[in-house]
Amino acid sequence: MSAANLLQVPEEHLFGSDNLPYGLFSTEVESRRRLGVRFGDAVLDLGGAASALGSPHAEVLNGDSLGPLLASGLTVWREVRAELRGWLRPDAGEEIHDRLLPLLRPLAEVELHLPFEVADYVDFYASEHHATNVGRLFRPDGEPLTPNWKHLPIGYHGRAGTVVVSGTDVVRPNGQRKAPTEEVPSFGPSRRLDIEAEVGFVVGTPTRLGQSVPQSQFREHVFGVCLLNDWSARDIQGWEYVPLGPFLGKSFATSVSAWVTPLDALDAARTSPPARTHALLPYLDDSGDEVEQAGLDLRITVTLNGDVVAEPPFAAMYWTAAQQLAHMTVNGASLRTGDLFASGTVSGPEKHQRGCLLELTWGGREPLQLPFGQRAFLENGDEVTLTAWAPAANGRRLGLGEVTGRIVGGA
Ligand SMILES: O=C(O)/C=C/C(=O)CC(=O)CC(=O)O
Ligand SMILES: [Ca+2]
Ligand SMILES: [Mg+2]
Repeated sequence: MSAANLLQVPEEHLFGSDNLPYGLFSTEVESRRRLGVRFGDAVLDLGGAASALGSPHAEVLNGDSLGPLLASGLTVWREVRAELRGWLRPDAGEEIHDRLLPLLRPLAEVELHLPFEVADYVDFYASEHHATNVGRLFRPDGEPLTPNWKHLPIGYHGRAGTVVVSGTDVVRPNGQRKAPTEEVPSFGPSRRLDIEAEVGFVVGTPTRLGQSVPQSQFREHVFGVCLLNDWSARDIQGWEYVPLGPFLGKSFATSVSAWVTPLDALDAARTSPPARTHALLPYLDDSGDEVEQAGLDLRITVTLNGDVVAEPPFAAMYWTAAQQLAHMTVNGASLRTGDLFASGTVSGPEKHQRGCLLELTWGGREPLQLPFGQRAFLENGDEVTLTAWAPAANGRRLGLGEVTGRIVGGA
């Protein structure tokens, strides 16, 4: 494809000018990592474009991480996005487009990297359907939902250092496994390796210790979203998680998409979360105007070795990201630029809307019959990809960057 064509992106393209997610790229000939914006099937060198076109934000955009842009706050996020949209408009003018053309790289020619340094990583448990199914599977003798579930967004602190970018191989973890029917644990590679289809939220603006972030200030602090796969070893998890929650069963790898979609691209996807069945404490109450439509209509597709195995609807999530951020900071815990918090497994009410194999195969008892064979949990060589789209202006759609990973055998 000629360079000139890279700027001609049809309006219906999933990565058109309504979208413009940010990433970090290098090429074979230019190994320095640079910020890029995905436009159609190409990446625009953002720092290069900002310098060439005299952007006041060139300094923030010329580094080797998304960090400085994340830290610069909502006003700058919006100014940069507005500049970009102006430059990429078909009628922006020949002079601007002539300067952009040499700064576009076809996607096929770039290597994508983790776009920001992950500060802290928190994972929630916000799908009522997922929590109910997992409760039934893990605690068949109890109530599926714990008594606190409808009163606070349950979460745990994960391991920031093992968050990896899409495309990174995932090594099957070793650990202690003990099925309920076994007397004692054994050690070895996980036999129940699973996925969790989730959406991650990337924090930009930090806070001080002692400060909390009300739901109404969500947009000031959260820059954007990525797709996230919270790989989970169910046998390790099932044995270790009482009483402190997930530990080694989930800390070996968490994959995120290489593209971070700014929240401003998702305005047309905003939607109301499900009706609340329990009164909420004021800091979590989302019945007021200020925080309405804090849900997001993102339609996720999960493929295993190229075959669709699930279509989880993010709009069905009970707790919103604004409630999660309010809860995470209500005790005064501070935020850092680069904090990542994930929604929890996205599952809808229907069977094919379940966001993990544990639920899809009902604890492994009902394996999926797929064209390449049957699967209860993941085998070495299996590749899982999450994609998603969201409604955009004028009935169009925009895409979230995919997150993919392949399982390889451990040591
Ligand atoms: O013990 C349980 O009920 C299950 C806990 C999890 O699987 C934690 C988790 O990652 C939650 C999620 O992704 O929704
Ligand atoms: Ca999870
Ligand atoms: Mg994980």
